[in-house]
Amino acid sequence: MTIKLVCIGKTDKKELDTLIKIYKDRLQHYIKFELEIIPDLKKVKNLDENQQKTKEGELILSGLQNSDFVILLDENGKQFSSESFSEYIQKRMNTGLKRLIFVIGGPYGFSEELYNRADSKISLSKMTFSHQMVRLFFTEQLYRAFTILKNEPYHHR
Ligand SMILES: C[S@@+](CC[C@H](N)C(=O)[O-])C[C@H]1O[C@@H](n2cnc3c(N)ncnc32)[C@H](O)[C@@H]1O
Repeated sequence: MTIKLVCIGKTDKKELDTLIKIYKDRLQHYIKFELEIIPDLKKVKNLDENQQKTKEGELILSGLQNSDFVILLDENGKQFSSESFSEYIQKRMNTGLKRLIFVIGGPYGFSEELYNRADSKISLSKMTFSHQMVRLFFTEQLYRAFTILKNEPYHHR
C-alpha cells in the first residue's frame, strides 16, 4: 500500500519543511509514503472563499483514482488516540488497498465535492491548526503509528 498526503501550497517556513522531511524519511522504513504539494492557485485575490475551495477541490479530485480510500483531515472528523490510529492504519492495510490518501485542505477548508468524494474524516484536535502545521503534526503521528505497530520504543503510553 502507498500512503499519500495531499496538501495545498508550499510551506513558507524552511524550518517546517526540515521537520516534515525528518518524519517523511523515517516513514520510508515502514511504508511507501508520498507527499504531494498542489501549487497555490494563481490570482487567488480575485476569488471568493467558495471559488477558492472549489478550484482547490478540482485539483485534488483530478489526482484521485476510483479505488483510492480518501480521508480528509478535518477538525470535525473522528478523533483517535495514537494507539487507535495505528490500529486504524493496520485495518486499512489489511483490506489490500492500493492507495490510502489523506488530504489537508487549504486556508478555508474543503469544497462540497471533496466532502462528497471522501470516505472518511479524521481530526487531530478540536482546535484549528494552520494547514502548514497540520502537515508536520500528521506526518509525525503517522510515523508514531508505524512505530506502535512495530513495537518500537518511540511511543510511550
Ligand atoms: C486553516 S484550516 C481550515 C479551517 C476551516 N475553517 C475549515 O472549515 O476547515 C486548513 C486545513 O488544515 C487542516 N486542519 C486544521 N486543523 C485541523 C485539525 N484540528 N484536525 C485535522 N485537520 C485540521 C484541515 O485539513 C483544514 O482544511
